[in-house]
Amino acid sequence: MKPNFFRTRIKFCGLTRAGDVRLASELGVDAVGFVFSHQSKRRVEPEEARAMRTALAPFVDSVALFRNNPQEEVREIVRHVRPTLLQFHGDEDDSFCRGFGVPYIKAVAMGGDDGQATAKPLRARYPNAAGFLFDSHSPGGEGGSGKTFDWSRIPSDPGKPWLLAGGLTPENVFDAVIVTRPWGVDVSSGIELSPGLKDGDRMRHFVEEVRRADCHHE
Ligand SMILES: O=C(O)c1ccccc1N[C@@H]1O[C@H](COP(=O)(O)O)[C@@H](O)[C@H]1O
Repeated sequence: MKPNFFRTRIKFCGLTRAGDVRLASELGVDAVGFVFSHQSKRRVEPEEARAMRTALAPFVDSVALFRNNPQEEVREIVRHVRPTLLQFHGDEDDSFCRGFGVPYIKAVAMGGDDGQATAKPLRARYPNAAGFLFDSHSPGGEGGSGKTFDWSRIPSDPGKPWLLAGGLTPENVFDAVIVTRPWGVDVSSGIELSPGLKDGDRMRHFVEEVRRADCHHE
């Protein structure tokens, strides 16, 4: 059998405790996310995110997540927290997203009946994005809902690395990876005890299931 060297990237999002950041690093996740959306139950203050960042092991990315935050606030958080990647979930356009001197990924709303779900020229709209993240919220809605969406709506060739998000859990992530073969997966609710508080056993189980899918050959 041909060996498969591909490794699905894993991002844990909405962390609020340094202990969860440490465990995520030990489990070998690729990135952790800190949420700065004002409506989120997982929002952290820049000072808290900066402290958690120091708990990260080398080679683990820190991602700052925004949803229609004012430009000056994003700038200030970038200066203070020094994330390696930005993630935008709102109506931000390419010129806004690229204006902070840090690579960014753009979340694409896959919920609702809006046309954003079909393979519109995402590349043309976000030429400077490092990648896309397909999430279950409807356009204008808040993310981190724990809901899945119809994976068959993912554009067949987004042209950049892309992450699958929305309602992923240790119980469904094996199938999700096998069916969609994403560059990476992003999870928040599915590994939680309550918003912002992660469950160590579920974190570990999630990583195991992604690795099991990576080793699975049809
Ligand atoms: O986590 C949040 O509170 C959040 C708030 C605003 C925008 C996005 C948010 N989280 C992102 O939503 C997806 C899916 O989360 P879930 O696993 O369904 O809970 C993920 O990309 C989070 O980063």
